[in-house]
Amino acid sequence: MSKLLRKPNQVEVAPGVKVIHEVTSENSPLEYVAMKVVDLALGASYREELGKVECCIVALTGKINVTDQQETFDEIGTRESVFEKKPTDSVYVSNDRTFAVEAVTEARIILCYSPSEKQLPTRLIKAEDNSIEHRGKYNNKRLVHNILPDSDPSANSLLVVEVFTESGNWSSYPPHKHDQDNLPHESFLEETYYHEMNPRQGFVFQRVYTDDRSLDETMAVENGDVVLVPVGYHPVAVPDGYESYYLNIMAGPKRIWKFHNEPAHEWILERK
Ligand SMILES: O=C(O)C[C@@H](O)[C@H](O)C(=O)CO
Repeated sequence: MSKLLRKPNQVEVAPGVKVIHEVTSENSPLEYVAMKVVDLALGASYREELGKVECCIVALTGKINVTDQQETFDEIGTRESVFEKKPTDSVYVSNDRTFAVEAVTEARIILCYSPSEKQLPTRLIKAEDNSIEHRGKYNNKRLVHNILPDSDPSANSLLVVEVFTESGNWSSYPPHKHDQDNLPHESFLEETYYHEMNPRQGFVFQRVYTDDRSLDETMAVENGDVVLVPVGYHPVAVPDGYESYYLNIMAGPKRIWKFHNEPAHEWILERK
């Protein structure tokens, strides 16, 4: 199996708390992005002291209470399935704080991390704060919920976005990359993809590759898998009959999403 593809686990770390994914700088090639996917049974709680990382807590499904021990946000989260295709609530918590999440219903949360030194205010990012975009045409159509885009100064490094790709369509396409710290042309951002499919037995293909093909991995990705994108282009292809959802976490030395399309395929964007 590719080193860039992670399958879900079920590691019970406390009663009713299961860690499904844990990507860290120790167990992955990533330095700027880390993440956890955590399942909480009704009434279960998860607590974490952050240290020198900032965290965006995404209420992926279910309802949760979140506190940073100063502010508390009750009953956040808007959906039972991501395929309701409505935005959800998230909470940004800065480095050197402690947060706790309590499940009001059974819930799945995604914890998005990046190294951070400068404290910023804790912030509830409400579902209605997400900007919504419909991108692409022909077989390149996708719906985007921007949770933490680079236009929102709430975080030091983190960028978080949700993308829905229709059946038989492609996204992160034409292939683009952001692996050179060469602004204004391109920014360096690592990225993770947390994938779900509807119906859940579906799969998608994701290719991660560089110009010189020293990295060139094409993965069959299933429901609940995570794909790591340390560098390179990273298009996603969705088979007929299945819808795709993914949550992207990006971070790098500068908090700007400036991507570079692979020139050979840029004509895709120019079609009338
Ligand atoms: O518009 C899309 O197809 C989504 C991608 O831009 C995705 O968020 C990504 O690749 C970010 O670099």
